[in-house]
Amino acid sequence: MSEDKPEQVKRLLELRDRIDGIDSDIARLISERANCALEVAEVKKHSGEGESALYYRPEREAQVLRRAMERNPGPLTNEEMARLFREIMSACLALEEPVKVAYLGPEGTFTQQAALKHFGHSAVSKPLAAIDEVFREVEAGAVNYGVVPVENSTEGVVNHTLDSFMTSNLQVCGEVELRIHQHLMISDITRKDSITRIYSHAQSLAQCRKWLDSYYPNVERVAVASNAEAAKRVKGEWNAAAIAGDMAAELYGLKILSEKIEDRPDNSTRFLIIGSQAVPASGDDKTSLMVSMRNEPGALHDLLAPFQKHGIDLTRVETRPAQSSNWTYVFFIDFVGHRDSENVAAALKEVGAGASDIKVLGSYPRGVL
Ligand SMILES: C=C(O[C@@H]1C=C(C(=O)O)C=C[C@H]1O)C(=O)O
Repeated sequence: MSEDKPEQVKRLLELRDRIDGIDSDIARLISERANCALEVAEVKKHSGEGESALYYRPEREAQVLRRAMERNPGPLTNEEMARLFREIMSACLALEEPVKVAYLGPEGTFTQQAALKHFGHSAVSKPLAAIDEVFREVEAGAVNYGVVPVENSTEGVVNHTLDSFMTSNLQVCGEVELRIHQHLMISDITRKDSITRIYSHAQSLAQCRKWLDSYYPNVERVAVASNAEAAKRVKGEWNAAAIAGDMAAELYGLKILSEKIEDRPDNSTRFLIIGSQAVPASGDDKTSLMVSMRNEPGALHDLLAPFQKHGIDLTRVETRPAQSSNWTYVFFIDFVGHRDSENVAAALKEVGAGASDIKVLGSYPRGVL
């Protein structure tokens, strides 16, 4: 029951009138923006590319989001402001043509959350069962892009993703980072004092290792294919719980027993957007590179020296065994800068001269959201 005094009632009505007026301005402006996007589509269609025209432009989207943050007058946070613009752009792009995205499923995984964060909710998304299936689906042209996890701040690199690049010609078109919160969840039929088994993906179990050691030291930890799969299993077992994220809890109607149980509060995962398009510079970009070096003294030094010489910031260096022969290695290197910029091009040329094989996996906008 409202107990507002007459002057409060009056003030409330005034404010709500103002909000109604602002909303109709926003609606008109969003429609105007959507019409502009439709015209952009026409221009793209007649640009010579015809039906294969690329409507989605990662570098342009990154610039729009960065600008939304830079000019944000508050009181909304920059992230909230960018998120709103993310959805407006997603809806505008869907008028041109909805972007089709495959992700490492099933529904309810963190990868799905990353896909929605990156492309917005108007994208058409398709869950696939394994990382190499996501690569294949994009290669076959059945979808425009794929989303796969590549590294976690607690558990390190996702080997399947790096290894897939060894046999694929796909490009990295973008990156997205997601804060990962893990929750312990149960179903209606779970007897919470009789839990003998906890299901989750191996990465998630590892991210909650200390918490599990303290609170469920004698409970069996069962690694399954995904967190969503873990959530699904708990629905039919009275003595089991699952560790998964919000989306899985919601999707499978589970109850969260303990929230945010990850050992490190800054636990986050980085995902890559893979596609077949080379992305132009956005003004703040990263490049991913795959290099094989001859197995000889000083190889690693020769590989890294050009980056230092040209003042390029490395953000990650990973080593994986080459698939071609035993005891030879492939390096995965991420650095700040776009392949088209002078210092990056010069460094790549020098690295290439000393390498037995070099492949630029892509230059792409640094993750904004
Ligand atoms: C409108 C365009 O196309 C798409 C939609 C965008 C938007 O709504 O701002 C931005 C980039 C593209 O993904 C464009 O290229 O400018």
